[in-house]
Amino acid sequence: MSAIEGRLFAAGMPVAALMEKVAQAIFKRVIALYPHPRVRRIGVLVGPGHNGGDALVVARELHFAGYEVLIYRPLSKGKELTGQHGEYVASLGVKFHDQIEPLLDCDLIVDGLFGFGLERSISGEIAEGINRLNAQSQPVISIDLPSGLHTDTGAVLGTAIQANHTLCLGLWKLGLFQDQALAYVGKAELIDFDIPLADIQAVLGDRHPIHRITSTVAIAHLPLPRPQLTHKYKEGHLLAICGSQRYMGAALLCGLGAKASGVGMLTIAVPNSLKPYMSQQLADALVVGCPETASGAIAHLPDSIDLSSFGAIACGCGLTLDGMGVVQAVLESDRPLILDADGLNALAQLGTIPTLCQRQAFTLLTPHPGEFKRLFPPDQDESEDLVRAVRRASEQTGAVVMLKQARTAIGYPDGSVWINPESTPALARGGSGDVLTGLSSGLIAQAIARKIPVEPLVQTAVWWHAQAAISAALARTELGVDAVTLSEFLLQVLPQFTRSGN
Ligand SMILES: NC(=O)C1=CN([C@@H]2O[C@H](COP(=O)(O)OP(=O)(O)OC[C@H]3O[C@@H](n4cnc5c(N)ncnc54)[C@H](O)[C@@H]3O)[C@@H](O)[C@H]2O)[C@@H](O)CC1
Ligand SMILES: Nc1ncnc2c1ncn2[C@@H]1O[C@H](COP(=O)(O)OP(=O)(O)O)[C@@H](O)[C@H]1O
Ligand SMILES: [K+]
Repeated sequence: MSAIEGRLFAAGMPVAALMEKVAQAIFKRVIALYPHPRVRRIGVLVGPGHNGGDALVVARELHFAGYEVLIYRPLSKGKELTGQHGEYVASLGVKFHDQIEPLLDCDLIVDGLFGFGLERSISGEIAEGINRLNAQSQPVISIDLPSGLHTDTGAVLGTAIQANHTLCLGLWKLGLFQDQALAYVGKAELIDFDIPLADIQAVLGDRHPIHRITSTVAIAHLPLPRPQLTHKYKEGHLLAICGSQRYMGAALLCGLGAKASGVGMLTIAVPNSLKPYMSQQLADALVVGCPETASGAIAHLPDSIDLSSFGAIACGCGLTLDGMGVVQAVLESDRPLILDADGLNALAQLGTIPTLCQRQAFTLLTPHPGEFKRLFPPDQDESEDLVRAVRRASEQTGAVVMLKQARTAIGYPDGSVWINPESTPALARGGSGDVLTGLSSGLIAQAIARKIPVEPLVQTAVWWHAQAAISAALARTELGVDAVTLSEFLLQVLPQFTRSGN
């Protein structure tokens, strides 16, 4: 961002003019969110850099709009432009304080302490001020990012403002989408200030991009509408290898997720003793019983199964490590493969990178952070954030890596990363991941049958899963989204997004 900004200034855009433009846009958003006189007293936190400069311009406009404005400016020295704005705002009679206390009873706080220029941990009186403010209950709007967060990693440097709204300027800052920033960011919005595309490309062009998954992108890749002239095998044939006597439910949940994907044919391979249960629960799947180990895991696939007849294979939900033989068999096959849970644990034991480097076909790994660390032990660089780690994992293995967390990130072998910015903690519940594995695999099988690109369907699956959970949580609260319910909402939620329902 600072390199892009530098190009605008070098091209002749005056720094002060850009600050004015950006801050006017922030001001408009602040008064739309908190109109006068519903809100009367606004406290503005002003730092020494241009984040503070933005905040002072906003403070000036709020003053003229009739709000009572109080300023907290803990550091009197700062950048020249920020200092000039400070002088003018003070000349208007707005009161400046170097202590936070006078601002504590404001109706709203606007945070312009630090933006992307934060270069070391916040400590001392400023840290104490932020902590005092965080203990209060009034809403906080942060300019660019909550002061104290690292722009890229989202790490808290010392302490950080807990915002209700973050008005991110110009381009999305990666830190806002990292799990460790979630408790600080609140609702994030982008404030556009017309950065020329050529300048963005000049700076980011040869780097690997990071994208947000949007509804538009996710829907565009759904295998919809179906052609009139089709039949079940043309709409994908998925083999899901899952379950054990110990984890029967995982197999069912994977099956329910696959069923919701609309896949043409679903075959589920489970240990023999699970066959009656699965057949009863999932009338629309073809259930295949497999020879089982003494512990009730799949010992191997029956001879009747010909892997080459399936478009894609999902393997791992509820398998246990006793089912490791079957994981090895599917890894050696030439079929597109989705590995989850014990499929991933088995892969880690076999050696993640050498094993995957042998594979030619598409592979998707869907680890949660614990499984991810087993698959890809952290390297020396302990500061590496999970978004960068997911990119490295995908580049090293050639697999697509879906790191499941509060804000799931998908790494692709070309270095691009897609982050799902909207989800709900209602998903923090056993079985949510099994449903997602089934859903992703069913979509992938359909893409393969249709001969459309497979990779984007991983984004679609993550988005669909999260939207179903959001919709289920609205209907039933965050406590009401068990995995079976989630799979039912997968079936219900799409028509809200696709106008025609097909
Ligand atoms: N120049 C402009 O007109 C524009 C400004 N923008 C704003 O400018 C911000 C970036 O401005 P700056 O580069 O000035 O950076 P910041 O305003 O984020 O802060 C940098 C200042 O804080 C000091 N500092 C850093 N860490 C500190 C710490 N831990 N304790 C105490 N002081 C510390 C630095 O010495 C420097 O003076 C963006 O976040 C954004 O808000 C952008 O919106 C784009 C347009
Ligand atoms: N706090 C959260 N916010 C949003 N999604 C979450 C949160 N916690 C977990 N999830 C999602 O729930 C799912 C959990 O999957 P996983 O850990 O594999 O569980 P299980 O194996 O029990 O199904 C993932 O899709 C993950 O992204
Ligand atoms: K800020």
